[in-house]
Order: sequence, then C-alpha cells, then structure tokens
Amino acid sequence: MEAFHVLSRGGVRFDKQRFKSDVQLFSNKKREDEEKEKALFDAQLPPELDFFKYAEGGSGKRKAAHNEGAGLNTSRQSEDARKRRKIDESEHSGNNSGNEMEDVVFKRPKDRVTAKGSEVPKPAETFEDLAKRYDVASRLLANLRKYKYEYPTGVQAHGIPILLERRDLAAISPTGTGKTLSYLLPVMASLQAPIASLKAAGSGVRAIVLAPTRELAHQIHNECLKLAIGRKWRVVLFDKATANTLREKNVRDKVDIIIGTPLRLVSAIQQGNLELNNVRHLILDEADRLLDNEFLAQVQEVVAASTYPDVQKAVFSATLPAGVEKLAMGMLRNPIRIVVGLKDTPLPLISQSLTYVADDASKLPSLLTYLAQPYNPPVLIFTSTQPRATSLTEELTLNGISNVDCLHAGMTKKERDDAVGRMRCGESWIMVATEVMARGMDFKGVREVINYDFPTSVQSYIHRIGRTGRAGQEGKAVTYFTDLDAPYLKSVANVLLQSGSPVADWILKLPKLSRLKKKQMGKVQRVEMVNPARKIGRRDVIKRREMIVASKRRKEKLQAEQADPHSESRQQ
Ligand SMILES: Nc1ncnc2c1ncn2[C@@H]1O[C@H](COP(=O)(O)OP(=O)(O)OP(=O)(O)O)[C@@H](O)[C@H]1O
Repeated sequence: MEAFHVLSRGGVRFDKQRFKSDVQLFSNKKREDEEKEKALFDAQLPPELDFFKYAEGGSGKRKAAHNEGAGLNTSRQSEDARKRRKIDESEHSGNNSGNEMEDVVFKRPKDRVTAKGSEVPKPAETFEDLAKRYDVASRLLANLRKYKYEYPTGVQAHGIPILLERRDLAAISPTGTGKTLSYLLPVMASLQAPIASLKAAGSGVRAIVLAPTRELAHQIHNECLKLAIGRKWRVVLFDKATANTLREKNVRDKVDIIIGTPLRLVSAIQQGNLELNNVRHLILDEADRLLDNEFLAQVQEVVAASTYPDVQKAVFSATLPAGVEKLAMGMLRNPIRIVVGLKDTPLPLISQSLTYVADDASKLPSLLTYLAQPYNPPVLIFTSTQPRATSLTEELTLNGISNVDCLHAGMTKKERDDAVGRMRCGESWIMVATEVMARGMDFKGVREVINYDFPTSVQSYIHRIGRTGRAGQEGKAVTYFTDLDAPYLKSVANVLLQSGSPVADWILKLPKLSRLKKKQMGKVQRVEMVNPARKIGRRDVIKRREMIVASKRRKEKLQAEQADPHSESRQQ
C-alpha cells in the first residue's frame, strides 16, 4: 500500500464537532456564494438549457460569470452560445439522414431532448407511467423508490421506453444525468426474473454491460445490485476471481448479467470459459472510449460472440465524436438516437474557469494558494501521468494538506479499491487522479474539479469536469493552462462558452485548431516531478510527514490536558 495513503491522513479522523468553526466557514462561504450568484444571475439561463432543474437539490441557475466588466463579455457570449446551439441543432439534423428516419423533437419544460429514428416511443414522465405501459416488475420499482429515485431524468424518460420496446439505442446525455439506470432498469425489466426461476430463458448469461475501467464496472455492478434487491439475480462483476468461478459451465449457465471490461471478457471467451450465445442485451457504457483504438478490436470480438438472434444493443456516453458515432451506429440495428441537452456540452450547473499559470513549475504554488482558501471538499485533481499524480500527492502531503489520496492505474487493485472506498465514505478530502477517474465515476459529493494538467482532448475535458455537478448538484471546475497548452485553449474555451461559462475575449480571438494540431493536444511533455526544485527524496518526505503527525498529536494531547487538568494522562 502506498505509504502516503496512510500518512496523508495521519491516522486522524476529522472531528466535525471539534472543528465546528472550520465546517461553518465552508458552509457560510457556500451560502454567501449562492446568494451572490442568485442576485447576479437570476433569470439569465436560457430555458432550453435548464434541463436538469427538476432534479432534487438543483437550483438550475447558472453559476459563476462574476467577471462582467473584467474583459469578459457575457451578454455577447450568451448570444454566441445561442448561435452555436442553432448550428449544433442543424448539425444534429444533418446526421443519419437516411430516408427511413423521421425526426422527433420532444420539448418538455424540464429538459431538452432530441430523438431521431423511426417510430420513436413516447417518453415516460414518471416511473409509474413506465409500469403502466410496460411489464416492469413491481420489485424493481420498489427498489427505485427505496433509493429515492422519484422521477426519471431526461435520458431515462426517453431511453427506458426505447429499450423496453426492444429497439437499439444510441444515447448521448451529459455527465451525471443518470445514464446507468437508463439501461439497467430496462435490461432487468426485460429479463423479467432471475434465470434460475424462468423456464424459457435458455442457459448462459443474458445481458452484458461493458465499461472501460474496472472502477466503473464495479460502480455499475453496485447500481445493479441495488435494483436486484429482493430477488436472486446473479449479477457478476467480471474480474479475475469471478472469471475463475465461472470456468465451471454449470455455474456460468445460471448467470443473469455480467458487467466487465472488454479485455477480461475477451480472454475468457478465447479460453472457452465464456459463451455469449444467450446474450439478449449488450450495453456499451462510455461508448466513445470503448470504440477507440485501444478497445475497438476487443469490443468487436464481444459483439461478434453475441450471436443470439436480435440481440439488443445500446451505446451510452456524454460525448460521441462524429467518427465514433458513425462506427457505433453501424453496430446498431434500426437505432434510435437521443441527445439530451447539447451534444458534447457539459451541464450549465458546472461553473468552469481557465487559469493561466505560465509554466509547469508555477502550478504547484498556484494550487497551494488555492487550497489555502476555503474550498469545498472533496476535490478531485487531474494530472496527465501516473508519476505526476503520485508526485503531486506527495507534495500536497508535504505541504501539510491532510486527507490527500491518489488513484491511478499503476496502483494495485487493493490500493485502487481502498482509495475509491475512502473517497466514497468522505475520508479523503482531496483525490489526485489520472484519466482513469475521468469517466463515469460517480462521487455525489465532488464539488470541485481541478485540471492540474490540461486535458488531453475536448472529450477528456468534458468527462473530467463531469465528476462534479452530478445528479442536479452544482459544481466548479478550474483548469490550469501554461504557455505550452495555449495552442489548445480555444477548443476547451468553446466548451465553456457553449455551456454558459464566461471566457476572456482574447481566448476567443485565438486561431482555430487544425485537425493535426488537435491530435497533438494530449502530447504536451511534462516532467515527472511536479516540483522539480524539491531536493529531498521520498523517504525524507515520509519521515517529515510522520514528524508533522506526531507533533500534531502532541499538541492535541496538550490541549486536551489543559482543558481537563484532572485527566488520566496528566496524573500518570
Ligand atoms: N432518477 C433519478 N433520480 C435521482 N437521482 C438519480 C436518478 N438517476 C440517477 N440518479 C443519480 O445521479 C447520479 C449520476 O448518475 P449516473 O452515474 O448514472 O450518471 P451518468 O449519466 O452515467 O454519468 P457519466 O456520464 O459521468 O457516466 C448517480 O448518483 C445516481 O444515483
């Protein structure tokens, strides 16, 4: 286990009672900010963008944009954003213009969903509406209520009926808008009951969900287990251990749903330890990532192995670049395509900003200054490489910031699981991570995302900042850029503009990126150590940290003794 995981917490739990004043500081700051923003920006959000307003806790009001008169032209930008929306809409209607397709645009007061395809089913306003129209087991609905899922989100209202009518689907919906449930619920409703209790269900796994990372597969598995409560569904997270168990044919024949990453599934198929000929539903979550060069061949192998007649396929993502979308559409049969909000645009609930930091060496001081102010934990910080994630975690720890964690693919399974667990239970205040955390991971409480290293693509930017502003909550995203990142700034700035965050005029005047240049976006070379000036080695850092923790403990003990002079420790 990485020493810093333990040391960064110093073995001390955060005592909310004791640090009441600090806690109040955070909440007061948040309240003040909210009031300021409410006064400033009431009624500024165009209604068609406000599609998540209904979600619990979401005010639906646009954040930030405090910078009017400081080189930021917000009203012009809103106008620009409106124009871009128009262009975007016409781009949408230009895609897939086959004759058999008819365009259907649903406009609900709460969200804006564009659906394209033949005979698009009516959206479901409520879960009860779904139950009335389709055969959805009452147990599934009871489980939804149990987890306080009262109303379907936009992607659920539109996507669930499509999947329940056994149509193929491509769904593009912003991060944190509930895509997971929009495929899990219809898949489980269509499977009706666990395979063991059905006569005509055949033998072998009946549904596969593919995800690009083990962490995301794990999270989807947990969501699926919530829906499975009360019935003996066999839902398997396909990892090394379960793959071994499923080598027994009579065991794997009784599995309902498998959730996993492509590589592991493909190796089981190739070894003859998994058959997909009974798979009736195949879901690709984070489809654009699964269809990129790294995963494409494996995904195609899974698709080819799913030989059940009329297997239903569906792809989901918050981003689907045109080329990948074409590939995805080619895999689907008479599909319906839905877009919630604007394609490749984050929710307006996330207030985004770009911060100039000159060069790499200036980032750490900027981050430390930022973290010296009250901030909203937990905060997620993205770096471009594993060594930089480790190095930044060490630097923060060394600078006396407690409860810092690290997550990247170079860590062991246990280390990664532990790090995610600590983040989920609120033990970590700051998580430094690589791209592995950028997609799909749902930590409801994340209020701030910091792109310490500039994202590798526009998609990477959208997914990274999408770790905040989830389920109707507001969020904040800060992106550092250096002189080396400047050529790529405009692409990210366009995303800010489109989702209603302010952008300085000079950035908008930067030249548009050529295709070739765009490809180089993720290739900026950065040193491994985030603080090249550091003279001491890692062991010294650990030693220093131990000293800090010990001195903290001594101070606490002294304070406790002063508060209670008759305490036991004093008498000894
Ligand atoms: N109908 C609902 N009502 C309330 N909360 C919901 C509902 N549907 C989903 N959620 C919550 O919203 C959060 C985001 O959902 P989910 O992770 O499925 O988003 P996503 O669209 O898949 O995001 P990403 O693109 O980042 O993968 C989760 O915490 C989930 O529990």
